[in-house]
Amino acid sequence: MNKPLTLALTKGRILKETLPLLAQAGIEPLEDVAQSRKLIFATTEPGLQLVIIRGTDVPTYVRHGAADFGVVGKDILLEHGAEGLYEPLDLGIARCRLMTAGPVGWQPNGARVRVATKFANIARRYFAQQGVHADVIKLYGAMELAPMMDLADLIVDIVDTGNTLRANDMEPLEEIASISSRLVVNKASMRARYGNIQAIVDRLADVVAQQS
Ligand SMILES: Nc1ncnc2c1ncn2[C@@H]1O[C@H](COP(=O)(O)OP(=O)(O)OP(=O)(O)O)[C@@H](O)[C@H]1O
Ligand SMILES: O=P(O)(O)OC[C@H]1O[C@H](OP(=O)(O)OP(=O)(O)O)[C@H](O)[C@@H]1O
Repeated sequence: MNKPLTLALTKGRILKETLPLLAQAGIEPLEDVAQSRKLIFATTEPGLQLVIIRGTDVPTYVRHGAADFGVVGKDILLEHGAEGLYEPLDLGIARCRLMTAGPVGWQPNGARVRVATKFANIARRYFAQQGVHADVIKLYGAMELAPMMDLADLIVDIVDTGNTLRANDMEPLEEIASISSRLVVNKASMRARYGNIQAIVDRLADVVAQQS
């Protein structure tokens, strides 16, 4: 029997929006993923299994072929690179914007700017393109705290409603990228199992098209 096709899903907020899309495409896990500590789930689709992992790990699993395809935020692809991956479908879920933000009324003061972010590569590229000397400080969460504690002048972070920024006396400044979740496919898997993978991509594309 063929090795099962493996679809790697980003846990958390993306998973909550991915499961209904998959269900509409006729693909459902055989048990309640929210109630389980398991990491691998068989599905109603013969020969297709899901693995549920952190977003930052999805491109790694798919790039190495440990998963054939995956669902991940565009922010993660921009930050960690998308080499070895096809990106055939924008799923249109977990929409948000990647932005610079600063304390309300912030003005540049001098040639350099200190930027706190978990998107260090994106931030370095962005400020370099703008011709701004940025000292990028890598954080792993709660970026809004950094200007308040004078660790940084600005942040680069995800903005959706803007509530997190407002709650911390900050405002969005410039948009770096528009973000949504993408289907990514291992290039070798796409060649070796084209029929199986493309059939699922097509079903998901139909569901996405119905939603827009
Ligand atoms: N406020 C938001 N609104 C919409 N989409 C978002 C928002 N925040 C993050 N996202 C998207 O969802 C993805 C996962 O975000 P989530 O907050 O669930 O995980 P995280 O806490 O950033 O990641 P981890 O748990 O791996 O550290 C992000 O990569 C981004 O694409
Ligand atoms: O503009 P808003 O609607 O407030 O959304 C933006 C917030 O959402 C994300 O955090 P999340 O809620 O995922 O928490 P996290 O810090 O655990 O990533 C992001 O890091 C922002 O802090």
